[in-house]
Amino acid sequence: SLTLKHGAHRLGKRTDPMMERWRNYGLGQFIHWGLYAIPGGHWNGAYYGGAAEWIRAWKGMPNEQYDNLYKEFDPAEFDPKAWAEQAKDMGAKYMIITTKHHDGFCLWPSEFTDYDVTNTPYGNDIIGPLVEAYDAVGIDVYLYFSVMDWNHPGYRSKLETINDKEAYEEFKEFTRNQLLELLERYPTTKGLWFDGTWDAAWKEQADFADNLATEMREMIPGLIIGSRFRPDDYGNRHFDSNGDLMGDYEQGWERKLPETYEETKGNDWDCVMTVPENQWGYHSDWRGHVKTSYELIEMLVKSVSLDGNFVMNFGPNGQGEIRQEETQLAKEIGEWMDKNNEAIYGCGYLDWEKQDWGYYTKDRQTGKIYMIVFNRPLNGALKIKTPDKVSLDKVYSLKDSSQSFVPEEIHKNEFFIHYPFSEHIDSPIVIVIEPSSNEIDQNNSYQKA
Ligand SMILES: Cc1ccc([C@@H]2N[C@@H](C)[C@@H](O)[C@H]2O)cc1
Repeated sequence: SLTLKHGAHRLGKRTDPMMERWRNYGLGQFIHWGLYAIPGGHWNGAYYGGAAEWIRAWKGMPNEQYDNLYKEFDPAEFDPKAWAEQAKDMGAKYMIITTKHHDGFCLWPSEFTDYDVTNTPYGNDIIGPLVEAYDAVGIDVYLYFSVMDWNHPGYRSKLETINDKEAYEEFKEFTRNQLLELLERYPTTKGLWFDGTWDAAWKEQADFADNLATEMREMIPGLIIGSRFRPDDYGNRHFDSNGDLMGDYEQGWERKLPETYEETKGNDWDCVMTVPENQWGYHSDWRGHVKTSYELIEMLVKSVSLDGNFVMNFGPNGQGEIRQEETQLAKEIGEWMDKNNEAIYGCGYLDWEKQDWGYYTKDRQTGKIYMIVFNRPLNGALKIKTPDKVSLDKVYSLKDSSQSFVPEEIHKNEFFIHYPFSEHIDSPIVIVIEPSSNEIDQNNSYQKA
């Protein structure tokens, strides 16, 4: 393997308490909010078909007009407590908020630029009240930060001339200043979610980024930073030139999910997911497929079943309101989570063979196994294949533990659980398999033998 100065600094998962807490979250909330919420995907009566937070890149909206939107930013309905309550009721355990998206507009009062909330009619810090409100309800806050910054004169996508290099040095200092400023202003931040780090210019900054990551972790010990922040000696991100994960978890799953455990390479990871096909910021006219709560719950369960977390995106509008569609989804997901979160929080991958009816999760603490059934078989027979020496003598319905099941053995290590799908059930059901004591003895005896 290559000797790298700025490759992965750790092999395997982080095992400290802050990372343990992270991997047990299950469900998170992404919030994309900024000036792009004001046009909301339209300008001069024209519809913008791209992602609403990228409207500045659209020729239908001149940059100068976009860059003056800050003069209209005055979200009278912004209510961080209401947002936090809603996220709590949905069952989110962490929240990721855009402090600065690609447009460079800062939702906090930054010492290092005038392009921030203090120079808008609204005038106040947005990030601080959000951090406070979410901390107050026990939801951990992570700060999204885009390195790419279309507003800063020193930003470059690539470094070709001496001028580029000089300008970029200023940009790097500005970036470092803003990141340290964020950690200083919001010390309860549990981690940073970086975006906009694909540029060639940034990929040359292995040394700078590595030192900056070290500096940020010195400011907040245990700070969680994903695989999208720094490039290695050869400009590779996510995985270094030896194929080892950089950062504390894999951040590649944006609007997509792994199909198998192998695809996760056994790393920690989270999936960040839009409700429409591809809208992060507020778009007033969602076209195409909008995911239902059933689909989002299945993505959540699938993520947890493969040792990941699932982060659902919200895009508040220009007035600071959470749109009705997202409110409805939060309510429906929350209703399912109220009854079933035992199969989500603190749960992860179980190495039993995946079955068509849905997903297994396993509680990392108790060893309890959950069968989360999305695709009920017409004959009601849920097939289970177990490893050797596993007994299924305590199987019951999560919603009513008095409803127990005696699996029918149809083969060695192969069973049917006959579930009475007679009553109309419109949401995924969860069956619990408790590890029996003799199983533990068996394991021990197995080891003794
Ligand atoms: C090609 C591309 C660039 C940036 C993105 C940003 N990452 C997401 C998390 C959003 O912030 C989106 O604007 C998406 C696609």
